[in-house]
Amino acid sequence: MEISLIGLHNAGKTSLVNAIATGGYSEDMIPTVGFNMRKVTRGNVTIKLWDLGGQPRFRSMWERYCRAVSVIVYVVDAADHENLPVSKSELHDLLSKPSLNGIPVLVVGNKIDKPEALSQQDLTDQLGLKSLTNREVCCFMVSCKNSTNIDTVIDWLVKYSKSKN
Ligand SMILES: Nc1nc2c(ncn2[C@@H]2O[C@H](COP(=O)(O)OP(=O)(O)OP(=O)(O)O)[C@@H](O)[C@H]2O)c(=O)[nH]1
Ligand SMILES: [Mg+2]
Repeated sequence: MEISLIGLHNAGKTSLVNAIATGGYSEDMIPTVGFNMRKVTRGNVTIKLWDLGGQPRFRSMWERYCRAVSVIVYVVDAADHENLPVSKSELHDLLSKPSLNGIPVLVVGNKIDKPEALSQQDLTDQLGLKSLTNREVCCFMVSCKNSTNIDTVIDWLVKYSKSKN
């Protein structure tokens, strides 16, 4: 199975890949230039993760890297209230592309270790997730820093991958 990780810069996409792949975490991360690919194996399931750059100049390539994937993972910094409207519009823009019709979306609200992080309900409301119809949309709240709920994300991906075989 292949998945793509999308979301604004600084959301924690590369941190999530590291958390999934090795459980490691670092404060000083280098912004992703273009994309990176990493493979993770759990039991008999191998997941290919496309980790995309989130800076504005890389966003035009998101669609291309989402077309052939089984799941789009959209990562949001749940503590960055200021950038939520941009995150919302980038998400809705991306999902409006006909080439991505029907591809399930797993929204991951990251950085819940921060006291100002939104609740799952507030994030769901602020991203307008209820208005995304004709596809499966799931939302999890995690902290890559503390490894909170990373297992839940992995379990969901593995289960989803198995259900497709
Ligand atoms: N407090 C906190 N900080 C986090 C968490 N996850 C990531 N960060 C920090 O957020 C910053 C950005 O993380 P990255 O994983 O590089 O973000 P990215 O989405 O890959 O960014 P681009 O590659 O530029 O798109 C880093 O300083 C991380 O240490 C978290 O769960 N909690
Ligand atoms: Mg990155």
